[in-house]
Amino acid sequence: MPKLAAARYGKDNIRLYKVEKDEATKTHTVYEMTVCVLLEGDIETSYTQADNSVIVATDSMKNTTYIFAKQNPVHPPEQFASILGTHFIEKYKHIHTAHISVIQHRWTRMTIDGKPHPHSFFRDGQEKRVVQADVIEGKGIEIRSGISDLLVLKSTGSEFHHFVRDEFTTLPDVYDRILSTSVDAGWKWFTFSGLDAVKRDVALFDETWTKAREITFRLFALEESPSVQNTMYKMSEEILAAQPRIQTVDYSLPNKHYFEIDLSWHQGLKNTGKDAEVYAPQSDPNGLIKCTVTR
Ligand SMILES: O=c1[nH]c(=O)c2[nH]c(=O)[nH]c2[nH]1
Repeated sequence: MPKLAAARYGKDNIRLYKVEKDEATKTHTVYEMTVCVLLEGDIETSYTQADNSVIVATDSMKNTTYIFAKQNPVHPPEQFASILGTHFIEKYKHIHTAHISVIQHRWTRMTIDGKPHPHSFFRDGQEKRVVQADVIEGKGIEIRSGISDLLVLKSTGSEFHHFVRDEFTTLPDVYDRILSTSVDAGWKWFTFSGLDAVKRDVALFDETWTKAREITFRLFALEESPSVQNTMYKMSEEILAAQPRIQTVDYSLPNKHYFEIDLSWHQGLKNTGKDAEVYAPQSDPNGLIKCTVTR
């Protein structure tokens, strides 16, 4: 006899933009985000018996997201996700968990003639600020904040040697290589008891995002990296030390390879080892190194 083992449903890719207008200074601040709402609860009969009476339409979830964005601050995204998720479990008695994901896209203020422009912005990269908030009835709010798609490269200061060498190995030991990755990093907060607890700590979210980003940049740049594994572990350690309210830090880093090109076949041109200048960036395959570091 088949049985529904797990179920959640909702609206994905809810795109929204909000402008905050400071009338005194005539300065606008803009936010663009992509929201996903997924609900869980006593919804089994909608799957097993075509009982739509337990379904809050995904269209209504989209409407609710727009209305809540109008009536509440959308920044920081941790708070907005918590406000929205709490609404769903409080409004609908048969809904017990709301999973809210927010992806915040970058709009960075332009500088014109040396001055920040009041209403013009540009997209300075594909990096996103991400939040997953799970609002769970009787438990609280679990939040993972993070950074994704932050593309970085260093042209030296990275090594990789003394790894397993056997009959499957062709990679030579390398003492100076290019290191490039697209940073996907996250930090999980100790569970918040509810929306009031999230609101009390609201200042921590921007502060910790800034610190985590700064630590990622600083260690990436300054470390003589012996491996992606060790560098990401050190980043995680520093983020844990910087913010006591975090229980775990995770990184997922693709190793985007840049291959040397031997051009010696052309008039003895030297382009390998210490003479390497022109490389071939590889789109695939790539290494993929992940870790979660806890206290
Ligand atoms: O930093 C690295 N870690 C690895 O596990 C690995 N494997 C590999 O081929 N190159 C690298 N680089």
